[in-house]
Amino acid sequence: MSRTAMRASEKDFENARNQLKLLTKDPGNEVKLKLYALYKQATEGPCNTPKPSMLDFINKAKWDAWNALGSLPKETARQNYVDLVSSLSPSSESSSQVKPAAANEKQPGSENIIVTSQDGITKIMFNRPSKKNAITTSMYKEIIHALKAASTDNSAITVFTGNGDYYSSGNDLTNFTDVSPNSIEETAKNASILLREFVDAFIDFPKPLVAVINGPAVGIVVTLLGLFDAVYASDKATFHTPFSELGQSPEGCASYTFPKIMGPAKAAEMLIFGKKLTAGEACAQGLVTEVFPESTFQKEVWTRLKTYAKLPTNSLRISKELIRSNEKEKLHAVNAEECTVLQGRWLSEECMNALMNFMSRKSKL
Ligand SMILES: CCCCCC/C=C/C(=O)SCCNC(=O)CCNC(=O)[C@H](O)C(C)(C)COP(=O)(O)OP(=O)(O)OC[C@H]1O[C@@H](n2cnc3c(N)ncnc32)[C@H](O)[C@@H]1OP(=O)(O)O
Repeated sequence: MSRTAMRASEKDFENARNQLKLLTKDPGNEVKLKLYALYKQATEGPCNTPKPSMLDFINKAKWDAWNALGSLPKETARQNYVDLVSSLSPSSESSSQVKPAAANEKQPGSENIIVTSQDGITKIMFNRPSKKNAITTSMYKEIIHALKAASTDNSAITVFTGNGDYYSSGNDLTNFTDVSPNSIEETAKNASILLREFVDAFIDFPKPLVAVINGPAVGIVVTLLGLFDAVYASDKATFHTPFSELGQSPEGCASYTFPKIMGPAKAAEMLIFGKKLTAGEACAQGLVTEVFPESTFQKEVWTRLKTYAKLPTNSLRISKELIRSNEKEKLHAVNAEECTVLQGRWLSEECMNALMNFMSRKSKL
């Protein structure tokens, strides 16, 4: 590189730093990590500080990102930094910006959960396809709110489904990583309280609850299925509960419902060993009501649900009540116990290692 080009690059670097301050949209943690790493590499060279402790999530993620740049020359890091900032500038921001809601468009929340009501059906849709519909803390709260509203609206049945290729990849693993070391215990406690309230909302839901599983399902969205009244799956759906791999333990009352549904041996394969089931296997084990070919899935399922939603609503409720009411007390007790156990798991080294593995996979630059 010529001296002129290098000088120009230094100036660009300075401009890029200023441009970054003008960004109107948060570029997200992953990009911020890349920017951090490139800045450090450009100004200080290869990573030269001791590795932070495993519990120091944020500094550890920053260190990992910087360290991953190895011996990348300062000039290249500077150029990469300039290129990255320029890709985030307002002109390239516009295409991904969410349109502001019109004044009369009632759309509270993040739009990561979309609730609609039509033909006697309230549909609650996971709408975060770029993250495989992973569930953030605010999405848990929105779902609790949506279930409370659906329990008293005019619809006959309530349906969960996902937008995009996944039903949902379960808990957003970054829910636990943006935490400072001295608030880990409090975060785990709050998450446990939120989880308990979330699962309680499913246990107590008074109308038929249906899952339309449009693609792979992971973690909590699988365990909850034991609390649903019908589960329809596309033949491209899979069912995966990798709790041991994550240093965690089952929730959603699955430690009770799964052995009842499929027997203890099959439940253990899923919940302890993390065996992923195909839709056909999940149907054979009683977790799924029926599997449809992907090509006709949406049409067949929604036609059927519209027919079911025309049935007398009180009768639907009363029949559900008869089927489920004997179990409610037990389910609440199981939920409480699972949340207590999970709270402890989230503080364990096994769980922290698993979260760090996920984060470092993400921050490979
Ligand atoms: C109040 C707290 C309650 C807690 C309740 C306890 C709940 C427990 C669970 O649900 S355990 C299950 C947790 N989920 C996972 O372990 C899945 C993690 N994700 C993956 O393994 C993979 O992403 C995948 C198999 C789902 C999809 O793989 P692939 O097709 O290769 O896509 P990407 O990995 O590139 O994913 C695209 C994009 O989405 C991000 N993402 C996907 N899933 C999650 C997730 N669960 N949490 C956070 N982010 C997720 C992924 O990182 C990519 O993001 P990027 O484009 O890199 O920014």
